[in-house]
Amino acid sequence: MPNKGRLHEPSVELLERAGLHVVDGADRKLHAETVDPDVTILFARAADIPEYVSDGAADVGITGLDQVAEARRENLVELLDLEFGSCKLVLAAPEDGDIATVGDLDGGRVATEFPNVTREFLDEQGVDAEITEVSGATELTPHVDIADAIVDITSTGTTLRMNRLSVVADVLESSVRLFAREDTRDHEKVRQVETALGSVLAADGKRYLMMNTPADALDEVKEVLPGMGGPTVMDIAGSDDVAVHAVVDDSEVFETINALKDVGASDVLVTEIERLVE
Ligand SMILES: Nc1ncnc2c1ncn2[C@@H]1O[C@H](COP(=O)(O)OP(=O)(O)OP(=O)(O)O)[C@@H](O)[C@H]1O
Ligand SMILES: O=P(O)(O)OC[C@H]1O[C@H](OP(=O)(O)OP(=O)(O)O)[C@H](O)[C@@H]1O
Ligand SMILES: [Mg+2]
Repeated sequence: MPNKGRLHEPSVELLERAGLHVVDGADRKLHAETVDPDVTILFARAADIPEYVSDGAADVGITGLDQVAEARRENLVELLDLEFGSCKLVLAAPEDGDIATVGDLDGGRVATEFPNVTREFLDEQGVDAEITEVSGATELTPHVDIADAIVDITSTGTTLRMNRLSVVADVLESSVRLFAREDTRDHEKVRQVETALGSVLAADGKRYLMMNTPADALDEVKEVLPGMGGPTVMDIAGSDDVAVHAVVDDSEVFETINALKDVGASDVLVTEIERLVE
């Protein structure tokens, strides 16, 4: 997983939430054990991670799809979209310049940290342009006569705007992915890591509802509860009421509680769900 930069913290946090705790991690340590003796973490540059997995130095990897696409390793397979680090690779050019469409770049020069993705995009578009590889601050290059346009990452759009560049075309939508090699994707341990990380994603935006309800109102309560299979119903010792538990989308909690109260439910508790293993 990424050793620094914007992807490091959220990657570590996801692993922690998934219960795969790092046990001997420390700042600047590039190798760590986890609570599972069979799972060791290697911390590497986001751009190097696809190669580490492809070449067998690691069995699964966590990094941006943009990096996986740039690495062009055919033995890599995506297991999960981890839904953070969302950004876009775009072709951008000076706001007040001559390049308004991809075709306008024919015969011109593009600077990028992503030469392979850029080459593939230009080929698909039937555009012949010279690609100059840079390793950062790409947004400067059209203003110092190194390039006519760039292919670079944007998320908020601030960097493009501050450097008077505007988007000419979208090249690739990216977010962080969990990926493996063709020959490791079915290993039991890889599956377990996939299940653990997937369970955190599955719980995102879900709430656990617990309530009491008179037994004769149970059918109406069940009708009100949306989503995921039937609710769990339990007897309450010494009472005619039953306890009902259900998983509900966060966006539906407000309406659902109002409807539950209307049909006779009481003592409704709403809690967060840490993980949901389906
Ligand atoms: N502005 C952004 N918004 C969202 N995701 C981004 C952004 N910039 C980069 N990313 C994602 O993070 C990945 C890593 O970016 P990068 O390698 O530039 O690391 P960094 O966070 O800039 O740290 P450093 O370059 O210092 O290692 C990119 O490949 C991309 O997937
Ligand atoms: O659309 P925005 O929100 O402005 O983000 C886009 C910027 O973010 C990244 O740079 P980063 O901050 O990672 O710096 P770097 O060049 O050192 O990698 C990317 O290379 C863009 O320059
Ligand atoms: Mg960066």
